[in-house]
Amino acid sequence: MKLTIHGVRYHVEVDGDGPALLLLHGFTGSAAVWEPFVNAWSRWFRVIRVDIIGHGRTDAPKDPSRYQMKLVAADLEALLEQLGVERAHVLGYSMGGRLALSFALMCPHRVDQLVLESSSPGLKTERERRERRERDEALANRIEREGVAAFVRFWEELPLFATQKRLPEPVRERARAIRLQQRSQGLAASLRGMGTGVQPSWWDHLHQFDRPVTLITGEEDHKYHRIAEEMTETFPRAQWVAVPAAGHTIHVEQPDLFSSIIMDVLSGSDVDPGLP
Ligand SMILES: C=C(O[C@H]1C=C[C@H](C(=O)CCC(=O)O)[C@@H](C(=O)O)[C@@H]1O)C(=O)O
Repeated sequence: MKLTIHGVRYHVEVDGDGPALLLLHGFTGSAAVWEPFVNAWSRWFRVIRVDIIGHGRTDAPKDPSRYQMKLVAADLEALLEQLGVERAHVLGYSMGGRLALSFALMCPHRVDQLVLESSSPGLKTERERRERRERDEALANRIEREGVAAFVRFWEELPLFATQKRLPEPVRERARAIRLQQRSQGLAASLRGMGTGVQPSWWDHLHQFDRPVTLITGEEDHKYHRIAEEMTETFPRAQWVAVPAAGHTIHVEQPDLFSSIIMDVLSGSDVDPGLP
C-alpha cells in the first residue's frame, strides 16, 4: 500500500494480525529483505514493512534535508497512526536500526520492544561525525557519477560484508538484486541526509529509554560487536545476543537462528545470549 506521510509517499506492506511488528531495513535495502520471515512472523504479529525514504518504492526526494533522522522518525509515528497502530515492536537493521533507535527515543510511548541488529546510536564526537560526513559525501558523489550497479559492486566488497562471501550464490544474488533496485538519487540523498555522520548522537540518551531492548550482532562483526557491548552497558533494560558464524547481516547469514531469536525475544522468552 501507499501512505502519504508529510508529503512523502511511503510504500508499506502489512501482513497478519496481532501485536504490531515494525521492520526497518538497512541502507540499499527495502521491505523485500524481510520477505523470508513474513510467513512465520505474520502468524503471531501484524508485520509492517516500510520502504524507508529514498529506498524501494517510497519517494526519493532530491533534497537531503527531507531525510533528517528526526523527520523520518516523525514519519514513522504518523505512519503508525494512519495504520491505527498505537504501539509496536520495532526491529531495525543497520541504518534501519539507527532509525528505529531514533524513533524509540523520540516516541518511547509508541514502542513495546526495541530490537537493533548490527546498529549504532551514531558517532560521539563532532570530529568523527565530520569525517563520516566527508566519507559519505564522497560515496554519494560516487553513486551519482557511476550509478547504482557500479556502487553495489563496490559496496558488497566492503570488509564489513566479507562473511557473506561464504554464502550460497543464490542467497548473495537475492541480496544483490534488492540493492540493484535502488535509485541513485535516493541512496545519495539518504547518505547526505540520514547518514551516520549526519544524525544526532544518541549515546547520551540511551539511559532514558526504559523499554526492553535486544541488541543482536554477528560474532564476526567486530566493529558493531564493540558498539553493542557499550550500548548494553548504557541502556537500562538491554540484552545482547552475539550470533556465531555471522557478520553484519545476520538475517541473511543465519536466517533460521535470527528468526528464532526474534520470535523468542518478542514472545518474552529468555534468549540464551551465548546461544547453542
Ligand atoms: C560501512 C560502514 O557503515 C555502513 C554500513 C552499514 C550500514 C547499513 O545500513 C548497511 C546495510 C547493508 O548494506 O546491508 C550503513 C548505515 O548505517 O547507514 C553504514 O553507512 C561502516 O563501516 O560502519
